[in-house]
Amino acid sequence: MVFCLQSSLPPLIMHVPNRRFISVPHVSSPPLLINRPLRATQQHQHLLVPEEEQELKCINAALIENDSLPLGLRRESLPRHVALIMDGNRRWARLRGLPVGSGYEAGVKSLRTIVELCCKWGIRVLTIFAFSTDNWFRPEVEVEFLMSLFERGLKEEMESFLRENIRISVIGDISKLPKSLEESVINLEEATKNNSRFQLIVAVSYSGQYDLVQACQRIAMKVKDGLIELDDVNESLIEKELETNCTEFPYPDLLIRTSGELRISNFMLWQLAYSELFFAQSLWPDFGEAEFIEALRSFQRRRRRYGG
Ligand SMILES: CC(C)=CCC/C(C)=C/CC/C(C)=C/COP(=O)(O)OP(=O)(O)O
Repeated sequence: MVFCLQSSLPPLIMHVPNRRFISVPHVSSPPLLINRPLRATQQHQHLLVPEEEQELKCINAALIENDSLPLGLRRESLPRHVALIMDGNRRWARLRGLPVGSGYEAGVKSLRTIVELCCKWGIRVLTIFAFSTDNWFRPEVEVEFLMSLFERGLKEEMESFLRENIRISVIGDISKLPKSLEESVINLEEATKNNSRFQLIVAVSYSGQYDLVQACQRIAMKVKDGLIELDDVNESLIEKELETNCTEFPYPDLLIRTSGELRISNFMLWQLAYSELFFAQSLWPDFGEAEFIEALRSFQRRRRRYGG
């Protein structure tokens, strides 16, 4: 960032709330400490040539936008869509000699933290792998516990979803869920469908293969009914039939998996085609703000090439 201030001006040091200092070089007299970037514009704009004034305005706008972001994160290159495999809840509980359910309950706390941070920092979509089609094979008591945890969790948060302008969408075969949970899901999706600040997509009874199969079935049905031709089947049609058609941003920019496992485990197989992957060592209940920042910083250091 280079400014060419005319004449001999006091050095301009912009102090932004997250304690970064941006100094404007080649000026002599005592530094002028300015608390907010906007004040820098107001005080100095008469000293700038128009192009410099414009540039200062842009930089100030970016600084104000970045206000709520931790040091080192840039808003313009944050992921819009983050996908999460929240692994390691049971191991977390066992390591502490606690019942498995405590691990899942601790996992819900981590989830709340990450949802709050996404809202605060302007990440638009978070998809969580809450329950895979394979998780039905877990011990019955564990499955029942998880189902009641989902129902309780979603109901308890209903008010905050509405207050915070959060949209909830669920992907997966919800017909397999207990009836009361299925109804809660339908109600929650309906009640929040016009919310636009942030979208939480909960994948339950979901797998990437399930999603592709249901998309193929819907497409095959349309061909059979004569609504489309075989030649109409292409990437964009498949995208429209996948369950992630509930979001404006179906392709996660970043996938985070916790607990040190290096697998995709049948998550969003189509949608993760060009996602950046981040594997955290922490077990999911230990994954908090610091770990999330580390994942986002790693993401911001990547150069995405999409095969090009
Ligand atoms: C309300 C709501 C949507 C809550 C989400 C609750 C939550 C944290 C679900 C995770 C479920 C799950 C099957 C995780 C997989 O790892 P594991 O915990 O089985 O871990 P392990 O690898 O240690 O066995």
